[in-house]
Amino acid sequence: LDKQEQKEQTPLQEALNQLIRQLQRKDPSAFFSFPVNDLIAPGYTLVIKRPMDFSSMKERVKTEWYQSLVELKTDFRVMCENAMMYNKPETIYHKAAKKLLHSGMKILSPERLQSLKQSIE
Ligand SMILES: COc1ccc(C(=O)NC2CCC2)cc1-c1cc(C(C)=O)n2cccnc12
Repeated sequence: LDKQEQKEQTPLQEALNQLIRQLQRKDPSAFFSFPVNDLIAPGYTLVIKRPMDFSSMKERVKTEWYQSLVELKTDFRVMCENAMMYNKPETIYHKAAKKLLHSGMKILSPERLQSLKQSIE
């Protein structure tokens, strides 16, 4: 789309994309960049009822699915918890998810979201 047709980002969309960028920096192996599929993780779609990944979060920002900052936090937590459920504790994916959840909860802390919210209003 040329500049004219590109839709302007709302302040909420900008804030959400900024948060996703900060969160993705904590996933250097890009294990969470795209949906997990049954080829790389056998039986995944049978076990995990609510798949989530960063590309799906970005799609939700673009389509204005998210109506608030805290909804991103819910999806982020689901994404990490999925990985900690499907993958056994000794795997690189379980460990990466645990670490990502911990650092992500700081980025998405109530104080951080509150101050971001005020800057949007
Ligand atoms: C988008 O998902 C992925 C993308 C790339 C990789 C990957 O680079 N794996 C290589 C590191 C050892 C093989 C792994 C994954 C991956 C994420 C996950 C998650 C998040 O559960 N996963 C689980 C079992 C097997 N592979 C994965």
